[in-house]
Amino acid sequence: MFKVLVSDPLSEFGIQKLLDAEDVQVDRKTGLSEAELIEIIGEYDALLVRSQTKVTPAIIEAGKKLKAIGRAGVGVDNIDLAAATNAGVVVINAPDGNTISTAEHSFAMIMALARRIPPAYKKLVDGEWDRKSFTGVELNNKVLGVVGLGRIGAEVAKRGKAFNMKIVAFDPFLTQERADKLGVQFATLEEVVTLADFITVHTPLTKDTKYIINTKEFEKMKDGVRIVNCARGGIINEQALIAALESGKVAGAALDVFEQEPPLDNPLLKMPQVVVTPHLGASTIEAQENVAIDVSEEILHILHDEPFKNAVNLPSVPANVMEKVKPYFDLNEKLGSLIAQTAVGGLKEVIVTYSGDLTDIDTAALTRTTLKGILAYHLGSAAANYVNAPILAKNRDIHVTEQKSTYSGGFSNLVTVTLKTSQEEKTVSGTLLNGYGPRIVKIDGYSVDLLPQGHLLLVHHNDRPGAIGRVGTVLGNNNVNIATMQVGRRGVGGQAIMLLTVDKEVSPDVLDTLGELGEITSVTQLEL
Ligand SMILES: NC(=O)C1=CN([C@@H]2O[C@H](COP(=O)(O)OP(=O)(O)OC[C@H]3O[C@@H](n4cnc5c(N)ncnc54)[C@H](O)[C@@H]3O)[C@@H](O)[C@H]2O)C=CC1
Ligand SMILES: O=C(O)C(=O)COP(=O)(O)O
Repeated sequence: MFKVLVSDPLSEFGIQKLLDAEDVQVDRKTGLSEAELIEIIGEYDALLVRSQTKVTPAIIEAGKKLKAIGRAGVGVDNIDLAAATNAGVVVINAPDGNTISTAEHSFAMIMALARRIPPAYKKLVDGEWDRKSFTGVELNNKVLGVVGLGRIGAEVAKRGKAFNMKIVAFDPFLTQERADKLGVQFATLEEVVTLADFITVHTPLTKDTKYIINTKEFEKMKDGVRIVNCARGGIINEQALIAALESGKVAGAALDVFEQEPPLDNPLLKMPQVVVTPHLGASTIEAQENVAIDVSEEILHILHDEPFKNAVNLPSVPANVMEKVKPYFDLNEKLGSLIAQTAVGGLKEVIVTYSGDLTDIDTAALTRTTLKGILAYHLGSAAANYVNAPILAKNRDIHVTEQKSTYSGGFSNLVTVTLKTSQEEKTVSGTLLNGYGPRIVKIDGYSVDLLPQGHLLLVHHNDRPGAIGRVGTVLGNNNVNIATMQVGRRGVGGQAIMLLTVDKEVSPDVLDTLGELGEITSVTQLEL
C-alpha cells in the first residue's frame, strides 16, 4: 500500500483518482509546521503540496520512503529542488491547469488598478459617495509591458490586445517567430520598462529573476507607470517599489504575491494606490480541479513505475523520443547492473556506446538508466535512482561519456557499456531483439546470448577437458539446478568462460568450492 500525504488544501474532486486507487492511502493534513512534517514524512511515498508547504531539505531528508513530490500548480520555489534531486525524489508540477485562471486574475488586477475599484468600493461600503477621488485611466492605446512571455504571460498579452493595448514583451527564450505569432513587440527588458504604461511580470522566481525589477528599472520607467505582480514575490524588489510609489514615479501597483507570505507588517498593504489579493491567481474551481487531477494522475504513474510527465528535476524527453528509447530502458539498466557486478575496484569512468538503430536517437535517458543500474548495485536501489544517478556520479568524480558508433556487430541495435575502475576495465554489450526483448551478447570480449534475468554464474576458466563437468557436479551436489549454460573460449586450450543460469542463489560456500576447482580462475555470482 502506498501512502500519499496531501499537506495543502487540494480540490477533493481533483484528487478523486488518488482517493479511488486501491493501493493508495491518502492522508490530508494541512497547516503542519516543518517539525510536524519531519515527524511524519518518513511513512509516505509521495507528498502533494500547493505553495504554502515549504518543502525544506530537512523534510526531504526525513522522507526516507519519499519517491515523489507533486506540486499542484506551477511555481516550485517552495520546494528545495537540489535536496530532492540529491535524495532521488522526483518533483513534478502541473504547469497547464492554472494558466487561464492566473491570466484572468492578472487582467482583473490590471483593471482594478486602472479604475481604482478596491479603494472606491471600500469608501462606498464605509458610507461615503466619493466620485472625485477615483478618476482612473483607460487601457485603450496604452502599452502593456510583459516580462516573461510563457504560458500565463502570453494569455495576459492576448487579453491586453483585446483591450486594444500595444504589447511589448521581454523573455530570454522568446523568438521573433513566436512574438510575431502572438502579435507582440519583441523587446529587451530595458525597452519594456522604458516604454510601458503597465508592467506585468510572469516569470518564475529564480536566481536570475530575483529583483529583476529593482531601483534601476524603476528609474527608467515612465512617470505614472502601473506595476502588476501575479507571479512571485521577489521578482519585484518590494523596498524599491515602495520608494517608487512614495515618490510618485509609480502611480499604482497590483500585487497577488509577496516576498513573505502571508505578508507581515508590509507597508504595501497600507498604501492606497496598491491593490492586493492573498495569492489568489490559481484560486478558481476550474484551476484547482485541473491541477489536482494532473498531479494526482502523475503521482499514480510514478508510484506504479509508469512513464510520467512534468518532472521539474529531470530533463524532459519529448514524446517521440520517449517512444523510441522506452523499449531499451530494461536493457540499459541490466547492462549497468551486470557490468557493476563483474567489475572490481572504485568506479572511475562509464562509457556508453550506441549503434545501429540507436545512432540517430537522443539516448541521454538511456545513459542515465545505465548509470542508475551501475550505481544502484553499489549504493542500493533506495539510494540511487533515475533522478539522482547523474549527481551521484558527479559527486563521486565518475566520468560519464556517451558515444555513437557505426559498428553494430551485425545486430540491428547495440548498446555497449565500458566501465573503468581503479583496477580494471570491463565491457559488456547487449541488444534488443525484435519480439524477444533484451539480450546480453558480449561479456569480457566473449560472444554470448544471454537473457538478462535471474541468478547467473560467470565462471572464467582454462579451456581443459573436465572443467565444465566439475562445475556441474559441484552445483548438482549442492542441489543447485542449472537452467541454461553457455561456454565461450578465446581459442583451443586458452581462456574461456562459462555462463550458467541457475534456479536459485548460490551460497558463498559453494562459490568458494567452485573457485577452488582445478582450471577455474574466477567465479562471480550475478543477479539481474
Ligand atoms: N499567483 C498565482 O497564483 C500563480 C503564480 N504563478 C507564477 O507564474 C509563473 C509563470 O507561470 P507560467 O507562465 O505557467 O510559466 P512558464 O514557464 O510558461 O513561463 C515563464 C516564462 O518566464 C520566462 N523567463 C524565465 N526567466 C526569465 C527572465 N530572466 N526574464 C524574463 N523572462 C524569463 C521563461 O522563458 C518563460 O517563458 C510561475 O513560475 C509561478 O511562479 C503561476 C500560477 C499561479
Ligand atoms: O501555481 C502556482 O505557481 C501558484 O502560485 C499557485 O499557488 P497555489 O497553488 O494557489 O498556492
